Amino acid sequence: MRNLLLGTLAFGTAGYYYYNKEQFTQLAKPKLDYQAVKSDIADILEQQGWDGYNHIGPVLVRLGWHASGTYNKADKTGGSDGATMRFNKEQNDPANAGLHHAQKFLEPIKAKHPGISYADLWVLASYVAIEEMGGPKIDFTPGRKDAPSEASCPPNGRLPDASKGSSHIRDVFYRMGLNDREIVALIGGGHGIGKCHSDRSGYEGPWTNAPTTFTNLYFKELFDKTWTQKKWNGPLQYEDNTKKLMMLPADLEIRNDPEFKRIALEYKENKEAFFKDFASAFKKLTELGFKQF
Ligand code: HEM
Repeated sequence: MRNLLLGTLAFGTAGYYYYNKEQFTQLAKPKLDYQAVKSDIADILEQQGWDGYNHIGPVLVRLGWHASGTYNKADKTGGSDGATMRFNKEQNDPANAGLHHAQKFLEPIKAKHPGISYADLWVLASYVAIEEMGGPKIDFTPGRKDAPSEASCPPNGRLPDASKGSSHIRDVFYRMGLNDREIVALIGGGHGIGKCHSDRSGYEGPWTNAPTTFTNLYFKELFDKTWTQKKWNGPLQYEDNTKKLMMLPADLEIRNDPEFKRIALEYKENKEAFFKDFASAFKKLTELGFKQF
């Protein structure tokens, strides 16, 4: 009788658990407080000694972009889901030189909030960096998962080559499923902040005099300055008359290609349109390959 009673009790408890699994799981795994993660990211953006301007916002934006820009619409490989740049194969793609620094800066955030995937963390960090540097607020949709092994890495060589022209730029971005307007908004926003490093890409210098402020200054510099070939031992790049600012050959394509130019001139005159288009293009870019969609 006693055994029967115990058995009924155990069965009943298991049944109760089974039928209320959802609630139990929710109790066991509290919802991530994304607001807290965001504010912790904002707190680490200033890093003494980093890049001469003590701010890691630009390199975090580059991490979010390079994690996403490997997407291939045709076979749905690559993209931000998976955070495959954690693995040597993708980390060693020359295009990703220096991005291990960005990953490392985010480790304390991952340690404090272990429930967030690296894939979500990298994208969220790029959004926080953009917003904190004065750029548009981008709504974050979580749900990316981390790939278990290097086997999920996309092939290297999918990111754009700065020495090439507009047809290469279109090939790369069209492969992701992005259009001319999105290309111009993304490059203008991305290169309005940060700088090139000769020990990473081979190129050197910032595009604007405000590398930690998100603005449409890139377009103003591109059209209002005269860009001449820099005389040095490095790869072909261009400099302004102060010799302090730079443009990559790929940047000058935004001025030289008629369709890119038309869009870029619009963004030069209309900061609001640029911010709005950048925000939606960056959200789209960072959700490429996101299996939820
Ligand atoms: C044709 C397309 C593009 C090419 C060829 C290109 C190329 C480059 C190169 C060569 C660098 C220098 C890296 C270094 O030496 O540290 C760089 C930096 C950067 N790029 Fe791009 N890029 C492109 C598009 C984009 C896009 C779409 C974004 C983001 C929306 C972006 C964001 C950045 C940022 C933020 C940096 C500065 C990183 C730092 O300061 O550490 N780029 N890019």
